[in-house]
Amino acid sequence: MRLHRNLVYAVIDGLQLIFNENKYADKVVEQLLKRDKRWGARDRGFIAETTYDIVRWKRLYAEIAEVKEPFSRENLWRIFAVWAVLKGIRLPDWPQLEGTPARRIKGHFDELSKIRKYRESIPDWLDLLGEKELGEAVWTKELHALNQQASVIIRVNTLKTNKKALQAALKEEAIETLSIKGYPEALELKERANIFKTNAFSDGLFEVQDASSQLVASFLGAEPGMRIADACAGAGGKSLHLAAKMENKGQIIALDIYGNKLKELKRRARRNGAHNIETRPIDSTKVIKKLHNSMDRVLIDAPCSGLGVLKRNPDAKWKLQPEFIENIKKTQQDILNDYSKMVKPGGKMVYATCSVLPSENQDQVALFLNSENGKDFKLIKDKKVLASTSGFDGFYMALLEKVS
Ligand SMILES: C[S@@+](CC[C@H](N)C(=O)[O-])C[C@H]1O[C@@H](n2cnc3c(N)ncnc32)[C@H](O)[C@@H]1O
Repeated sequence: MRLHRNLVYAVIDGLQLIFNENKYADKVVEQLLKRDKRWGARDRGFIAETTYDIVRWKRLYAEIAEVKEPFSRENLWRIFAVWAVLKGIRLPDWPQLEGTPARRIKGHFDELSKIRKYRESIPDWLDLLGEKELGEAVWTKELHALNQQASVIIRVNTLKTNKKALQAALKEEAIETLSIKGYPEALELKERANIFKTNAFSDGLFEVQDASSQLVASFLGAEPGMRIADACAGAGGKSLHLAAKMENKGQIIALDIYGNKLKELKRRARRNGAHNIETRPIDSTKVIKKLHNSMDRVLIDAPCSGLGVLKRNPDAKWKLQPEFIENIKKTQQDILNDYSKMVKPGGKMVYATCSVLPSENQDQVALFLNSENGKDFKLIKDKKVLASTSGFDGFYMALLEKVS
């Protein structure tokens, strides 16, 4: 691979914003890619993948480069040089890369690779937390899996098409896909591509949705004609799947505390041809009260640490704080307590997170079942999806039934 100056400058600028100014990697990359209209798919791929790679391996690379935060521009170049040397890329004779000690870098890498927190590039506190919650053997495997780049998975929108027809439509647009065993509506892209630019996407034939998250709608047992509340709907990834499972029959009430996310959900619903979703921002306790005891199904896709989706969001390793996880656990318990009241007697509820920590998952369910409101519920089953065993995102879901 030959390095191109403009592209590398873009990466360095991006890292400056992400590491030193605490900006979100996805937003930064989106902006960087708008910088030069002449950049083709390869150039854009280089910028996005290199930036994400360096974000993912920040601790390891910084240690090898012997630099500390906040990084100066010179530090960022040293980190970049580590990335390039470890990738086996021949360094051009640019002044910023002069005197890069390639052998020393490789030696350092071999030494640090013996220590998990460096090898897997993770803050001490998070490494300790993962080990405490999952045990050493499982955490070591899981962390390794969470550091692999995620493949692009889409969900066929069965309101508009079927898997075969979608595969053919995407092939027409030079995008090849593979079915995934055990995930009936999922397709995996053979190669990364900007699928948002395809006609198939504009026509609402699919949504990008990880395979693990595609398990939720069936787990909830969504069926045509039901009344379902999606209590933490966000921009609606799962509401849209529920609408497809329900064949647009019945009602979905999509709730969230952020109205702007629900606006995006509405846009997506129009594109998907999903007509049975009503959005309601939770701007007072009355919104939930009005729905007490009225829902066949309630989905709580709770806010969480996001530790199960580090593959797609490596930035979270550096942005997460221990206090955030403690606070979010309180929110999860409040949400379970308040929103479970929407389930009607005999109805069911799924509590789900994209975390792999038992303290956000099964422990929360156990705590709820022991609470005053939880006494009306029984646990039917739960599913702990690890990235290391599934190959997709880490995820948790528990199905509970309101017995009285
Ligand atoms: C895991 S995300 C939801 C993702 C979404 N269900 C999807 O499939 O695309 C969690 C959502 O919970 C919302 N949220 C946070 N606190 C909440 C609360 N107290 N009540 C309802 N929603 C909340 C967040 O705004 C966020 O959209």
